Formats: sequence, structure tokens, C-alpha cells
Amino acid sequence: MLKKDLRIKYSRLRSSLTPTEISQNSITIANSVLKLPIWDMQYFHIFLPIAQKLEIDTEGIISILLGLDKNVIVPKIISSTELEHYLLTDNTKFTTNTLNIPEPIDGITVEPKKIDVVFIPLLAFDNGGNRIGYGKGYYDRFLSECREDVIKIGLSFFEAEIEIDDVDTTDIPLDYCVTPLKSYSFTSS
Ligand SMILES: Nc1nc2c(c(=O)[nH]1)N(C=O)[C@@H](CNc1ccc(C(=O)N[C@@H](CCC(=O)O)C(=O)O)cc1)CN2
Ligand SMILES: Nc1ncnc2c1ncn2[C@@H]1O[C@H](COP(=O)(O)OP(=O)(O)OP(=O)(O)O)[C@@H](O)[C@H]1O
Repeated sequence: MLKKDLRIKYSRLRSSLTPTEISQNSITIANSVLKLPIWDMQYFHIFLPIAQKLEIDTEGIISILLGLDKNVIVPKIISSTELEHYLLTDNTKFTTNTLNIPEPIDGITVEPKKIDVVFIPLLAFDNGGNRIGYGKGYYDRFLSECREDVIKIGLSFFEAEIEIDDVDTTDIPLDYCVTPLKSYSFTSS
């Protein structure tokens, strides 16, 4: 299917989820994340959910990361194309931006090259590990600034599509995708 049709299909599917399904599925996803081979890593980048868009609640994963004394980094939109990345600390204060995304007001910024693992929000993904978001390209640009060996993990309430037909050369595929039913691995190593 084409990206534009997948965006419509998965926005609709998501809007049919109940608050109970969202919280239960988010907990199931957090528990599955515990089984991925990522726990020797130190710098974990994770998004804070847009509640109005019924995104995955990442609170459980963040609690696990902080409990394991990992460095947790969250994005902040600084322009129509660019993100900045902040270390989460006990003092981090948040505000909600115009897209309803909770973001740190200020703090310690972290360079993309330092990041070991990125948890990625998505609308849909396919059996090849290709993903689509809301179509602004923020994550594709961010991932292109990360190290080649950064581990890219999609989080999704829904299973893989067979194929996204219009994948671009700038689209960076996932290494893993975790859903409430299973974890997909797209890595060859
Ligand atoms: N939680 C979360 N944080 C994230 C992302 C995300 O997908 N989820 N992003 C991932 O890239 C970036 C933000 N990208 C976004 C792009 C569009 C919209 C959005 O609401 N788009 C509306 C159109 C609104 C408009 O154009 O003004 C829409 O799709 O209906 C939200 C976030 C960075 N932070
Ligand atoms: N590395 C990059 N440099 C410059 N532009 C890019 C880059 N990656 C993607 N883009 C541009 O961003 C736009 C949106 O890309 P795409 O449709 O893949 O978004 P998406 O993956 O759904 O969004 P997101 O990454 O925000 O979740 C495209 O016009 C694409 O050309």
C-alpha cells in the first residue's frame, strides 16, 4: 500500500482503541521491550506520547530505563524540520507544544552520535522494517544524524503490513518493532 493510504488506515484503526486497550497494550509492549538484546546499552532515546492521537504510552518503558540507571533522552521540536534532544533528569520540566507533544522546557542537550537506542513512534510498518510516521520526516532526519550502529526500535499497536510501496531512499528501516502480539526482528546480525 501507499504511505498516504496507510496513514489514513492506521489513523482510523488507532482512533478505535479504548483507553483500557491503550494502557494494557502499552504495558504489554513495555514487557516485551525487556526481552530485546539492548540492555548493555546506556543512552536510550524515547518519545513522550501525544495523548490526543492515542499513541503508545511510553511511561512503563521510561520507568524501566530509569530503574536500570540508563540515560533517557527525549526530543523537542525546534523548527519545522529539526529536533533537539534533552537528557531526562529529576529537574526536567515539561510543557505541551502546539502539536500536543509534551516536551522539556530546557536542560542538557545530547548529540545524536551519543545515542545507542531509539524508540520510534509510527503509524504503520511493513515486513521489511520500513516505517511511516505523520509525514514530516523528523525521525528520518534525526536517524540520519545518529551513528550507523544505532538500534532503531518501532513501537506499534498493530501488526506489520506486507509492504509499503513508496519507500524513499531517505527512509531508514527499523531493527526491531514491538507490538502487543510479538517482536519483529529486521536485523541480519
Ligand atoms: N510523541 C511523538 N513525538 C514526536 C513525534 C511523534 O510522532 N510522536 N514525531 C515524529 O515525527 C515528531 C513530531 N512530528 C509530528 C508531526 C505531525 C504531527 C501532527 O499532529 N500532524 C497533524 C497535522 C497538524 C499540522 O500539520 O499542523 C496530523 O497528522 O493530523 C504531530 C507530530 C517529534 N516528536
Ligand atoms: N534525511 C533527510 N533529509 C532531508 N529530508 C528528509 C530526510 N528524510 C526524510 N526527508 C523528507 O521528509 C519528508 C517526509 O518523509 P516521510 O514521508 O518518510 O515521513 P515519515 O517517516 O512519515 O515522518 P517521520 O519521520 O516524521 O515519522 C519527505 O519529503 C522526505 O523527503
